[in-house]
Amino acid sequence: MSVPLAPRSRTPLPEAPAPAAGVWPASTRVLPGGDLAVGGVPLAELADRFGTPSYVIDEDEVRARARAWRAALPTSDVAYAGKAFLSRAMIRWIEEEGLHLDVCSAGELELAALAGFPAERIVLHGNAKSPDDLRAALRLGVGRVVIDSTGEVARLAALVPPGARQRVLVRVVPDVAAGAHAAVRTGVAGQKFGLPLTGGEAEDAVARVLGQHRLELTGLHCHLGSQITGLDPYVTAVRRLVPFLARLRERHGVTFPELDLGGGFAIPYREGEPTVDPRAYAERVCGELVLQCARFDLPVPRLTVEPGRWIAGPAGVALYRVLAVKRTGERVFVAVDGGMSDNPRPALYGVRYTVRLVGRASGEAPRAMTVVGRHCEAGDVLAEDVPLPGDIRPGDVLAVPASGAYHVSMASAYNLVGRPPVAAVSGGRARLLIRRETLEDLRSRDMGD
Ligand SMILES: Cc1ncc(COP(=O)(O)O)c(C=O)c1O
Ligand SMILES: N[C@@H](CCCC[NH3+])C(=O)O
Repeated sequence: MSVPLAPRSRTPLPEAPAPAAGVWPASTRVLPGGDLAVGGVPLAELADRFGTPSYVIDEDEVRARARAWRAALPTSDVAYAGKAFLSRAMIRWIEEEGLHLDVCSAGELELAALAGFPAERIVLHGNAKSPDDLRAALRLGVGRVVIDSTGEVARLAALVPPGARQRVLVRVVPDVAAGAHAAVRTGVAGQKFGLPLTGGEAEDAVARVLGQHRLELTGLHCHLGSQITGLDPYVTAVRRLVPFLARLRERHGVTFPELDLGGGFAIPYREGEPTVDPRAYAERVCGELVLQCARFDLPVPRLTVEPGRWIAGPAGVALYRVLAVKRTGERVFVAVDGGMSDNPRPALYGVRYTVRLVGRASGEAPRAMTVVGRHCEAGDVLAEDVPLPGDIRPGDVLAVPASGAYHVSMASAYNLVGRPPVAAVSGGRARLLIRRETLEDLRSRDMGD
């Protein structure tokens, strides 16, 4: 059942609330008439031009966020985790801002090569790298391959051409539980990534790498998890990793020039939610690293961090058009033209988002509504109990901020809806980075027999 249109309000419209800082790109402005502009471009105009659902990414926000990490850690390497969002333009921005790049497949790696990203600044991850992944890494000359299992050591070494040496890190598990959801906690035992510090697996892998003359071990890697809201887990990891480095020196006579502590830095999806400040990270985590190295009389390794979400997330806004409004009992469902195919995160991790009507002002008081997608699952919910104006109606455009990470990169073709386009905005102009996946794209994969 559709909700009848609300009568037009005759009283002056109340001023639209300011978009919450940190949740929306810093360039976001409220326009007269109720729309929002991001990067100087009205969102409703973008919805008309590129269609819906679509994703908007603020180039200047991405660049500013990349610079924030670089400025906080001037003597470290900052590797953007491409799994959060990757396109050739994004790779170029990251390259121009002086970052490194973390990839986890031949696909991500080939895109980076196509965009001209220097291979030396690339680190390849993966708990199950295919022969194609490893061959692509060696062919393109990636800077580091992160060993994730003991068996991988000989497998990689066997592919390195005679006379060459591949630099590698060994991924270890410091047994630190951190991250917003069990599915993204990778710093603990009992999950698939890395090699536990306790129990001998990590040391065994280190010994195997040291025994391979075609591999050069430059250090350790660990990644605790994702959407980590505080710094304590990183400090604890350092307190466990440095004694392990001291043990490796004692038993194998080696010290390493590098240490990669991964990413995982939280962003706010709703007003008031916590984030991680790169300067605070530099002070506390780098401070702890210096302290622990001094304690064990070890040289301080060059640090790498791998922020993904923190750089891309707050730069992105998803745009949807309302297709139907339905009241059932006490609940109002607002159904839009996207859903779990472009944003599986609420279904996977129970994430709660901010939603805002754009393109027009409304004088109606807000009420709690549930924004749902168009897919064939009752769990296809984008945002539960979000305040939206009572006169919300089909044709309205809804904007969802903090959508720049792990939406487009995790999008699927469920129900053959087609993945949405991505447009970049900057300085009042918009351009298409990734076009919409068309029905023809989808149909052409079906061989017909
Ligand atoms: C090895 C590695 N590094 C970096 C990241 C980036 O994480 P985030 O986007 O939470 O910063 C991930 C994903 O969690 C990862 O697996
Ligand atoms: N995909 C997750 C994060 C996992 C990070 C990848 N290692 C998310 O959307 O929050």
